[in-house]
Amino acid sequence: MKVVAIAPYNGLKEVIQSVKNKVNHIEMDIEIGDLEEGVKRAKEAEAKGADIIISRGGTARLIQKNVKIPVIEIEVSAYDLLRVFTLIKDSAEKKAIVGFGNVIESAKTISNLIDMEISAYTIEQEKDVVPKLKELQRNGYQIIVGDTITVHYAEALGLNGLLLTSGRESVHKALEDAVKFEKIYVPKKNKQLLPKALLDQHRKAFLIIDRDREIIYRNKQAQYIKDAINDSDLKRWIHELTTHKELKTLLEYNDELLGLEGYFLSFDHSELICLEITIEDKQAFPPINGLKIINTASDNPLQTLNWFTANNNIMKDVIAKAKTFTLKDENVLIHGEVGTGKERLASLMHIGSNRSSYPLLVVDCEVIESDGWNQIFGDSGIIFNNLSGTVYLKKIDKLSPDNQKQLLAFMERDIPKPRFISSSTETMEQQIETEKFLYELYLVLSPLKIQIPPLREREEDFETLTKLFINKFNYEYGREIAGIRPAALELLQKKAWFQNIDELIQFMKEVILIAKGPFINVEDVQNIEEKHALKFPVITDIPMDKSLKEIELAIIKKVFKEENENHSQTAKRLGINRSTLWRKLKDK
Ligand SMILES: Nc1ncnc2c1ncn2[C@@H]1O[C@H](COP(=O)(O)OP(=O)(O)OP(=O)(O)O)[C@@H](O)[C@H]1O
Repeated sequence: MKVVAIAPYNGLKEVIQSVKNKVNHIEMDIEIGDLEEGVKRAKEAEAKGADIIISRGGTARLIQKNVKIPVIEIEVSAYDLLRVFTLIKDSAEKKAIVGFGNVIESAKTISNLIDMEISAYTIEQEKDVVPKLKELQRNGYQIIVGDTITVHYAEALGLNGLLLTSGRESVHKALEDAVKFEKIYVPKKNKQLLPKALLDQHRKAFLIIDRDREIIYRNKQAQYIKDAINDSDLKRWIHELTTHKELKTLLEYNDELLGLEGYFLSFDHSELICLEITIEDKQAFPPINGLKIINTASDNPLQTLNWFTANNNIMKDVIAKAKTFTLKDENVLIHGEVGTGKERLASLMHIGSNRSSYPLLVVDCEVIESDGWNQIFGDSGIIFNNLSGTVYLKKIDKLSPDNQKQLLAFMERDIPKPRFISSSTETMEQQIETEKFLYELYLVLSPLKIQIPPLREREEDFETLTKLFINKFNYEYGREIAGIRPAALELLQKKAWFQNIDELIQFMKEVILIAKGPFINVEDVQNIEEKHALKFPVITDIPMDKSLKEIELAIIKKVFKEENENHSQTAKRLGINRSTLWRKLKDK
């Protein structure tokens, strides 16, 4: 235990020093400081970890108001009174003692016993000292006995102040009180500090929030991530908890994903919210190739209305269908060529659903590797933090057989699940027929189906889409294109667009960057078409009616010839290594 004594006057320091060694088990520092100075010393001592302060009179009372640790007062003993009374007993001047509480009672008893005339006055508060002294002065009193404050004012008024000093007995008693106190107080204090130490050293971050979104407690770990939590997130989470009594979601921080769980706590007749954030697991959630987490939650209600418009009838039906599916909870399979807008549709369906306050996990089944897959769907994978959200399985037709089995096993578990929206570019029925895709998995993933038409079949939508992209690139590149000439639009409508909207976006970007006038005209479009034709030359002398192996060989031979039969250059251009090239040429 660390005891610090604050002596309001030097003499007391000396007494404490000499008594200290007589009291066993006490370790103590002694400082000098009267009133405000004493408070300053006490606060410093508290900050350095003192357990108990010992002081005296007005200084002790002032310290107790300013520190949270206990203050033991060196009381005025009968001996102290006797000593000072003995000193003034024979003086002819009118004497009074002014003090707090039972000092005055003891003073009366002792003055009676020694037959000394002294008036005794109790005061309740310090502000009463000066009026009382003035009154005594008016009544002819000249000697005033009291503590530091009283004596200080008495002297200021021109009276004789006599300080009630504390002798060895009083100091001894105070030190013994401190030792007794230690036995009760320190273990209790440590017990109280234990939960705090535990929470501060916990690897999880804890935040306690009241209903007004005021954070009333955060442990040490939570300090590190305080920037990751904003008021609108808090608002959303509290709303979630209030409606569903449960909250499990993901929090993005410094490109890491942290699992977040929320629950209610009852405390002192009110309900508080505890947010528990699993920081130590961030190693378990390193960036995963093929996984994208989109936090779609937003306070902006317009976001949910951002459905795109279409003039093409098939596309109109697609959008109408998607809108109805949005409100359902069954899984959806979207089929369409590359770049037709499947992901965009999936994210709109998520945003419009009542799962929108949770993230949309986008898993690219073509890119994801088995490690990454396990981190998402494994035993304590990321998926378990997003059971209330949506998972978009991009290119589900490209999912490896092993991962298909694992996904099916997950789907068959009797647990709450996120909503799955999947997309495919291949016809799934064909994939099942050729045993490339599990039929059972297909069934669970596709109770609802959407088929997006390719762009070339959406002639009516070109005008809107091109205008949309003109606007986008004007904004991005500071151009001032006002529109597209009908003949140029017609040219666009005739192209095959194998990469669909993705390709149109790229094309429009290039046209907008080269267009000279305010309107995109035919020459602008042709310019870009020619540029593309040069980049991707059409190989004319390829035997398209032959087998794939023969077509491949024809291409290899053509490139080989163009590269003057240089093996290295040919292999580099074809993106294969030299031994493969050599083998393929040898096999001919
Ligand atoms: N109606 C639309 N209006 C504007 N942009 C669109 C529209 N539909 C799709 N896009 C844009 O076209 C691009 C391709 O869309 P998206 O990525 O959704 O296609 P996808 O079919 O999922 O592609 P993939 O086959 O590669 O998975 C994106 O940049 C998307 O924002």
